[in-house]
Amino acid sequence: MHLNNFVLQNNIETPAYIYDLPNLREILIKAKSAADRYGYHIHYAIKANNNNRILDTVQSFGFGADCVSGREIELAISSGFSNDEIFFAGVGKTDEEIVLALNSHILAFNVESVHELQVIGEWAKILNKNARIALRINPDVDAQTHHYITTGLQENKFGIFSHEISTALEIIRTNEHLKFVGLHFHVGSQITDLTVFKNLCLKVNEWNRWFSERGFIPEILNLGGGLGVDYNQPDSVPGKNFEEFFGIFHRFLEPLSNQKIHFELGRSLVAQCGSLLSRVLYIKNGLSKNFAILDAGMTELIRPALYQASHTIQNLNNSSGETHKYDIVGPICESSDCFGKDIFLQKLSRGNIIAVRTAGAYGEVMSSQYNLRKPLSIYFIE
Ligand SMILES: Cc1ncc(COP(=O)(O)O)c(C=O)c1O
Ligand SMILES: N[C@@H](CCCC[NH3+])C(=O)O
Repeated sequence: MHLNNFVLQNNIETPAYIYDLPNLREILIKAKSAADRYGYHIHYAIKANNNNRILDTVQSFGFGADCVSGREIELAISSGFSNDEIFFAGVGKTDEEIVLALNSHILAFNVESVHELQVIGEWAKILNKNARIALRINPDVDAQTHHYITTGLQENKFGIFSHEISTALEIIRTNEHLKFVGLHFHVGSQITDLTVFKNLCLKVNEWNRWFSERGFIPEILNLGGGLGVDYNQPDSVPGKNFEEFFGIFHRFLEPLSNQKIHFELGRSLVAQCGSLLSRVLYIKNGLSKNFAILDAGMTELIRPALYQASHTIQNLNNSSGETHKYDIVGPICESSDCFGKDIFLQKLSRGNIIAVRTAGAYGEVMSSQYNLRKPLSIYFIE
């Protein structure tokens, strides 16, 4: 059922997130068939959206999981993701989380520093377990995205820097509980210039050879996520980018024989299926502009305030006739609480339902209680 029909036929409580599950399944089918063509493995980055129904749906496609906390590992396992298909990433894994991951027999730790490697090694020894290690390399590749979501440059906190890699290998050599299984890379999120992934491949090829020549054969190459979505085309054919994305890796990556290639996709799988729904509370006419004040704000969707992200905004009650220019703002006491400036929409009235589209990734999960906001309502189009 179309978003407009669903919203107009149901008594929606706002603010709310609505997830279009047929749209999600359509995207997952596209992603899976594009990855299957080359034998690539997709791990869903749970941080993008950990809603139960989303997890159930993604899991039913046989994807693995990419987790960044102990609680994400527990949630992944209880949602049916296989423990040996879980990557555990993050620069700040706590001791408790390391113990949980060791006891859960996950696919691999994506290790981000020499210090972290030492601590994982100590715990593996204490518990008499094998810790499967994928070293996350900071490849110094510019993702050409917002600087807050760039992760693969030397100035970023992520991954092991090249000058520390020999030390990491020495630690692995001298601790029999550390099993080197592969390499991990993730250079950033919302990447729309696909040549970034070609540049990544060239770096990965160098590192792949470098490790192999030293007797550390990576059985796993984990190339992270980062594939961007088009925030201006909420109704576009979903998932058309996957063919192109995986095609680039197929073209430029030079894997060794029997190497398994993994990806950690978040946004590209779930962004398009979600929308934030909100009601217009007030129209305020200023001297130079008109404000539409909504009952949802940065506490429900922080992306515009945090990254100056622009999402398509629609008036679901009135989609014909003359348009007017509005600044679409929320109720929070922050000037950055604005979904869009100078947005043209059909005349807005109190009570109109506004959809902020392509909000399925990093939307609900990043919502907060700031200003003691009431919990969000959640709806599903089945
Ligand atoms: C290590 C890692 N893997 C995967 C992802 C998922 O990225 P995206 O949602 O851009 O696909 C992220 C987030 O950027 C990440 O930090
Ligand atoms: N939360 C960010 C992306 C960061 C992804 C996590 N590494 C966004 O909304 O775009």
